[in-house]
Amino acid sequence: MARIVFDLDGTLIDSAPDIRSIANTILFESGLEPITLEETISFIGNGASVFVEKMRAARGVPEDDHARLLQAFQDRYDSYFELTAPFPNVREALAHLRVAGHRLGLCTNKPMHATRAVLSHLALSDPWDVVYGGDSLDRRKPDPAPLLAAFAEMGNGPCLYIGDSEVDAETAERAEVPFLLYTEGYRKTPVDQLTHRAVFSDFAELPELVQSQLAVQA
Ligand SMILES: O=C(O)COP(=O)(O)O
Ligand SMILES: [Mg+2]
Repeated sequence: MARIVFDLDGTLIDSAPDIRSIANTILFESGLEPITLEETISFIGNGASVFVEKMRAARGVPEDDHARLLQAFQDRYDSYFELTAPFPNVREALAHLRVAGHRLGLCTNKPMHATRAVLSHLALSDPWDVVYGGDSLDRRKPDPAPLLAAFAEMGNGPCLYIGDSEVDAETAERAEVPFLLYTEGYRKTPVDQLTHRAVFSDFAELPELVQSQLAVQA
């Protein structure tokens, strides 16, 4: 049995439309132009504070306003889910891996309160042995600390990390664990420029891919 840890935004769930709504609500309140979905996606990956920093920079908001805007963002982060959904076949793949006896974990840069809220809203709270958010430790991805802590809590067995972004590829590399790259998320860099063990574009492929990876590692 393996320990399999997943990233959340852009990997298991397509949350960018709701994150964009939060951003645009805040920008509107400040009399500023909205951001596009493409901009939103390019700002996601390093947690809430970096998202707000990039959003500010895109609309010329001074640094002095950072704390206020971050607070406004955080205040809404656990109640905007209407546009968020799991990527196709995610539920089935998680259920399949669980039934096969693997232990499953989450390691996201999304703050814990927002992570718990969206998992609960999507009825995805159950499969996890362990959940690490962007504020669970004082370091977050691409620092390997939260990923390593998640694996450590999950006991023994081969490890796999599954994510969608540059941040995830770097985290896996620094943690020295095999990385499976989901290609339909929020990545900006071409696949061949990211360190990975394998790629997949549909969660329906994942259970078999996990089996073949574990056979290679055995
Ligand atoms: O909160 C973010 O910026 C990204 O979250 P993720 O680590 O689940 O992709
Ligand atoms: Mg991600």
